[in-house]
Order: sequence, then C-alpha cells, then structure tokens
Amino acid sequence: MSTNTPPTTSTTTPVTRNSPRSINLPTLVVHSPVHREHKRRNSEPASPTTPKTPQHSTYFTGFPSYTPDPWNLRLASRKSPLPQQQHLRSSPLSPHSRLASPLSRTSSTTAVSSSHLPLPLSSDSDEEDSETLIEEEIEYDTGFIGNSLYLRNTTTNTASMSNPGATMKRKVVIMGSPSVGKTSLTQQYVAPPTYNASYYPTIEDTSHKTVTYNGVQYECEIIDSAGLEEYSLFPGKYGIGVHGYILVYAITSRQSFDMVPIVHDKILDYAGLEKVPCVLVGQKLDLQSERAVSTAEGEALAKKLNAGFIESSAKDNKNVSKAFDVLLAEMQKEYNPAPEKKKASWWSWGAK
Ligand SMILES: Nc1nc2c(ncn2[C@@H]2O[C@H](COP(=O)(O)OP(=O)(O)OP(=O)(O)O)[C@@H](O)[C@H]2O)c(=O)[nH]1
Repeated sequence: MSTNTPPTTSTTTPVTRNSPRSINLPTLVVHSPVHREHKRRNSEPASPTTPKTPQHSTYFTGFPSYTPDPWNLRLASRKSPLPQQQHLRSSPLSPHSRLASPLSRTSSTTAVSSSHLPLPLSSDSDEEDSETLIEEEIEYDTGFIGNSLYLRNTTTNTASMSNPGATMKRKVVIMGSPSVGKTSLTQQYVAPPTYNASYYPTIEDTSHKTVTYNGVQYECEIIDSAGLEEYSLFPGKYGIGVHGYILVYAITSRQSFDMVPIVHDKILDYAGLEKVPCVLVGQKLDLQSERAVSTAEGEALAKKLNAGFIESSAKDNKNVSKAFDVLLAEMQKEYNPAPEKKKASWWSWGAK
C-alpha cells in the first residue's frame, strides 16, 4: 500500500505564502482579435521569400468595418499595395496609432491613399510601393430623430488639415423653384463670363470646380438640379452624401421664396439631420424694380434656417462666387472646425 502513495512534498522552488505561485488560480486566456492577429504575425517566417499577401484596406480592426458613406466606400474599396512591414509600422499595435474601438463610437480604420500626406515613408519600401498610405479613422455619429436612425460622417479630415496642400472633395446641390436662375448662377461660377438670356429647363447638370478658400483647396462637384414645384417629389439622392446646399429664389418671385423652407425641410427629412450647411441666395438682383422679396426678409429666413445669405445677379456676375464662398464657409464650420483655443487655466492665470 505504501508503494502507491504519491510523494507529498516534491517542490523544487520554495513557495512562500505571498508568492503568486501559492495561489492556484485557473489561467484565463483572452483571445481578442488583436491578440490573434499579433500571434499570427509573430508565427510567420521572416524569410524574404514570404509572399506578400495583399491586404484589404479595412484590415485589422478585428471588427466588421462599416463604411456606408459613398465617399468612404470609395476609399475602403482600395486595396493596399504596401508590404507587411509598413502595415505593422502604422498598425493599431503601434503606440502612435489610434486603435479603432467599437466601444467608443462606430468607427472603422480605412487606408487613405495620398501622396501629399506628411507621414515619412519607411526605408524598406519597394520601388513599386512608392505610394504613401496612411490610416485614417472614420467616425460616425449615430442617433435617432423621431423613429429614423441617422448616421453622419463626423470625421474631421485631419490628413487635409495637417497638410494645407491637400484637396478636399465637396458635393454641393443647387435647389429651388424653376426659372430662378440656378443654371445661370452655376455656369457663371464654373465658366465665367457665361450668361444666356434664353431659358432651357434643366433636368440635371453636374460640373466641377477646384477652388481655394481660407487656405484649403476644395474640389467641388456642383449638381444643378431641376426646378422644384411645391408638390413635386423630392429626389432622395439629393439627401444623401451631399456636403452642402445652395437654396435659390428670385427676388422678383414671392412664390419661389416661399418654396425655400419647404425644400429645406425635405432635405433635413431625407438626410435625417437637424442641420446641413446651406446658403440662401436671392437671385436676379439686377431686377430691383421688380423686387417682390426684401433683403430683410431674406436675411430673416436665412437666420431661421441656420444658413448663410447673399443676393446675387448671374446676369451682372455680381456676388456669384461670393455665394459659393459663403457655402464653403458654412461647410468649413461644419466639417473642419478650427481647433478650439486652450482656455487659460486658473493655474496659469495665477502664475502671471
Ligand atoms: N435678369 C436676370 N435674369 C436671370 C438671372 N439669372 C437667370 N436669369 C434668367 O432667368 C431664366 C431662367 O434661368 P435659369 O438659370 O435657366 O433658371 P433655373 O433655375 O436653372 O431654371 P430650371 O432649369 O427650370 O430650374 C433665364 O431666362 C435666365 O436668362 C439674373 O441674375 N438676372
């Protein structure tokens, strides 16, 4: 019997009362997505013959990425051509990168390709991989207005803000009643001097213009929409993926002025937002003798709609580019707010 008894004290390391080994707790192994990815990369052979696996730009967040905005979809669809090494340098494991966390906000990490961005290229880059790629976190605000869920891209374009030479895309839609001068305003802005006294109703026209405003370069896509009547259906596509609106009325037409708040309401309904960057433009300023809407009324409506305001004449090319500048200012306020100045604390005040 005594031969089957296992030895009772066979420890080689002395176990003191306070040592962690004295407590026999079960080991908890957490396999987080980050941990798994780290293990996978460490286990890969470091031979130069290892084939480079092209990685999708939304790699390594560990969580399903969510890129519903058409702008972001375009970015996310790009495949990253960088080798493994460079991804690790800017991967979420690096202490300098921002780790996209599903707990903080709905966010996804997307590789943004830009040759102007200030990040240094690592020395081990191949010739074919000369394009600089950086990761930019795309953030969304979500919430409810009534019963509908809204989702708004709240990413401040840090890449462009940190590099004044970068170009930012802006999609703008011009809306209002028929024959108020939307097309004339757009054409005068895009290719001045252009004014046509004859009237051809528009179905839809898109033009582009690159402008610099407040030190930032914008590539504007300007959509000239068809004139809206009170009971016409609002085209839903103008409620999504648009950065700003130019709401036009003619100072000679009370009806076109009354149409503005109706259009504005429809935009907010479709966009599911409480506010969108807007400028209210009172067109046909040259027709002073036929004026039906005063400047004060225009200003009051703009204030009510939280929009910028200007009166213009496409015929005389007066305040045309200013109208677009006012909108760029409104969009800058919304999408690239100036960094808040640090308030003087009590400590620094006392130290003076
Ligand atoms: N006097 C004057 N006429 C203008 C001005 N702007 C446009 N018009 C005239 O107004 C008419 C309608 O102009 P459009 O630019 O086609 O108006 P619109 O709002 O695009 O019209 P829709 O395509 O139906 O939506 C044309 O005959 C223009 O020549 C302006 O500033 N002053």
